[in-house]
Amino acid sequence: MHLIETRNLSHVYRGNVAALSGVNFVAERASRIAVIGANGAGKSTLFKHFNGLLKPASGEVLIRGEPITKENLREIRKIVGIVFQNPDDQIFSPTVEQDVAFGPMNLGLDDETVAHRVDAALALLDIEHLRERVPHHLSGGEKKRVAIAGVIAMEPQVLVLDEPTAGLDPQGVASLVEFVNTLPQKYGMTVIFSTHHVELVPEVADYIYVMDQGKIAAKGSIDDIFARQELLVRTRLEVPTIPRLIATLRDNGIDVDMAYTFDGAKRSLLDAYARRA
Ligand SMILES: Nc1ncnc2c1ncn2[C@@H]1O[C@H](COP(=O)(O)OP(=O)(O)OP(=O)(O)O)[C@@H](O)[C@H]1O
Repeated sequence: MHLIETRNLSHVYRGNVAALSGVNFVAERASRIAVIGANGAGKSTLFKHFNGLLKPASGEVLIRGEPITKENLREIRKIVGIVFQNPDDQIFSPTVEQDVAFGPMNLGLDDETVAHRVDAALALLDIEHLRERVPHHLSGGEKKRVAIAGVIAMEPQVLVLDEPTAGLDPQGVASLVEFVNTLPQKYGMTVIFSTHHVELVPEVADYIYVMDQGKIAAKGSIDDIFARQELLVRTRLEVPTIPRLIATLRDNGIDVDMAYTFDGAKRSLLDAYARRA
């Protein structure tokens, strides 16, 4: 049984906009999944099906093997937490602390548990210093952290992040990467995220879905996807610098192992150099 599964999922918006067609997607426990695709490829639409915000035109969405129904919707939303692209859509309380408490309070938890969850979420996102601030006066990156903390405080099994790196400064991106990487190991959480920062994907994902015009154009490991540079170009995505550079070196007859991350490339280049010596 998969944690999340979509079977032949299609979605049509009003005005006959076919946003998803025949999407088969699977997420397992404690995995890190990147969904990449150009603007309008259908990433946000897919995510909104994971907790019943949208209803399929056809096909099914199963959470832990169960189809989403009116009756289990509340339970599903405890399992799958989504952070949307625009944090303003998700932040509405007078203080950060109250905002982060909103979700767990709605789950009907007692005050002590809520306070404990809020403290833990603020610490995890490193925003304890913002506790008393007015959310609407925060910077874009700070708001994003507050929105993520609000969802984390509900302790979902799956954290879905739509474009979490958009608008973050380099330090913000680095700490988000570190944060996402702790969730599966430390809490057994599954993280599913979309991004246009294709460079980042090898640092944060074990598995990739490439979407194009409402369909899954490809899926596979980092090696499977980034070895297919023509696929990335065809789906209007960027080919990350590291594999592009290494592919060029190999095309020029240099015996260097393929790599996708900074550390991987460093190892490959040092090994290649040592072999020459
Ligand atoms: N509420 C809506 N009504 C009608 N069409 C919509 C609506 N929301 C999205 N669409 C359309 O559905 C398609 C998929 O949009 P979606 O937002 O899922 O793409 P995306 O991959 O998340 O894009 P981006 O990278 O720009 O965020 C697009 O053609 C979009 O115009």
